[in-house]
Amino acid sequence: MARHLNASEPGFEEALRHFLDEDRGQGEDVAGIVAAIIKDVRQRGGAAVADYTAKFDRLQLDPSTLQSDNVNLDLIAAECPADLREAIDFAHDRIAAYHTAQRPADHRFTDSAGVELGWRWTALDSVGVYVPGGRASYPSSVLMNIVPARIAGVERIVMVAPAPDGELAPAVAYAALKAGATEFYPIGGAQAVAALAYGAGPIAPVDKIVGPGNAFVAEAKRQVFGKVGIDTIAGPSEILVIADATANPDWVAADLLSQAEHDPSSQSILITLDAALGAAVEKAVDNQLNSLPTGERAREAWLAHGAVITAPDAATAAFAANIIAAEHVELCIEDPDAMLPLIRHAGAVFLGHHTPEALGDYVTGSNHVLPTSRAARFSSGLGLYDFVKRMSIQRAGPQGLAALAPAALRLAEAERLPAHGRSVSIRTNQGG
Ligand SMILES: NC(=O)c1ccc[n+]([C@@H]2O[C@H](COP(=O)([O-])OP(=O)(O)OC[C@H]3O[C@@H](n4cnc5c(N)ncnc54)[C@H](O)[C@@H]3O)[C@@H](O)[C@H]2O)c1
Ligand SMILES: N[C@H](CO)Cc1c[nH]c[nH+]1
Ligand SMILES: [Zn+2]
Repeated sequence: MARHLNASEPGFEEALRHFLDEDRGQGEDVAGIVAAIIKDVRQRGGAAVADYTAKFDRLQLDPSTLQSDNVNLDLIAAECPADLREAIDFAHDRIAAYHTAQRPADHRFTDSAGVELGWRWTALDSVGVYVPGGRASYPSSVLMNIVPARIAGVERIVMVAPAPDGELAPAVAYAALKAGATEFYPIGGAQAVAALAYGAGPIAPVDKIVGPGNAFVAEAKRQVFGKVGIDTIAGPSEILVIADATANPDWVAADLLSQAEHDPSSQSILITLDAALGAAVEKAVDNQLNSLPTGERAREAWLAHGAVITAPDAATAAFAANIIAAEHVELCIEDPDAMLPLIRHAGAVFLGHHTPEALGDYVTGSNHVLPTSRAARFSSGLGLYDFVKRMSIQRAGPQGLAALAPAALRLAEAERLPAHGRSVSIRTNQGG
């Protein structure tokens, strides 16, 4: 049975934090395993990546090319059925439109001291995009990763995706070509992240690694951060549904299971404003699990990391939601717009009864690569912003230099950095 918590009871916040802190790594020393893989890839390069790919994905690769004759993107893409291509094209165009709207503008202005100021956005040179592929295949994640990178103007887009047993889904191959990957390697897990960060075999290191993955991938990105940039910790999927008596229990149950089916480590939480609804949703979850082809891992996730929280009112529900800081938050309530301002920490919010989270996974156009494990407290989902960075710009001119010099000289003196002061005074003859 999923965990039960009551927000009206004393000790609720502590119990909730305790639940959220529980290990979702299924008893493995994920950090230790990942550290060993990264170390080995740094030492042995392509040979180590090929060895781990043989071990975890049962695919033999040539260590010097990290390719296999059996995984040819063009040939595999040709097998993608026409109706699926159409769906991918549809999603591609909506994702492109959403992310084009995110393009930030350069800005220049002159302040009252006569100093010209501003900033300019420039694209990253190279990115590695991780497309998960262990338990399911994710053509949608190909689009979510690559489309914003391409729109931002990134020239080198290196896609990695595991191909277990040499199987790569035709839709993944088609989406990679459609979106514009410039390199592709059929590798996954921590070894792929290490190869992107440090280089291995034919792969030259990239500047930033983005994309979702399981606990090993998320931990590997965390460990290589600093050598390269990363987007966020986008690990096993999560959903939080806040529902009131106007919600349909079958719909809510379906939404909870839509994320539980990703991974036994996934997290599904219901905050209900109506106790009867909570009971009905739990019953519906049990019924739906019996007929779900992915029911085994969804059940494992629901039993280990599922919770039903009863809350007395919207403010208390929002208080709990902001502690949970879930990847996805659905507001299945009568007036979601009234509650939206109270939700401060979430990767993505879905408003009303007719916006199942799965629409955002595929086709609303917003990005589905989103922070998990409470990272929504301090980071956002993937966007065009991840593929650009901001440079500040300033020009003083004689008038601006004269206006700023006295304070700059005084600060240089206080910091005991006389060369700093001289670089100013040499232009103004103001001493220092
Ligand atoms: N947060 C997001 O934005 C988002 C989006 C899409 C998917 N996801 C998540 O992505 C994940 C996909 O997971 P997946 O497993 O299907 O594919 P994956 O590609 O993330 O992981 C597969 C790889 O994991 C590695 N691995 C598996 N078991 C291992 C072990 N015991 N030791 C070392 N390495 C091991 C292997 O190298 C394998 O290639 C799911 O958790 C899903 O919820 C998250
Ligand atoms: N829900 C996932 C993000 O947690 C994204 C996804 C892709 N395909 C289906 N779902
Ligand atoms: Zn999903």
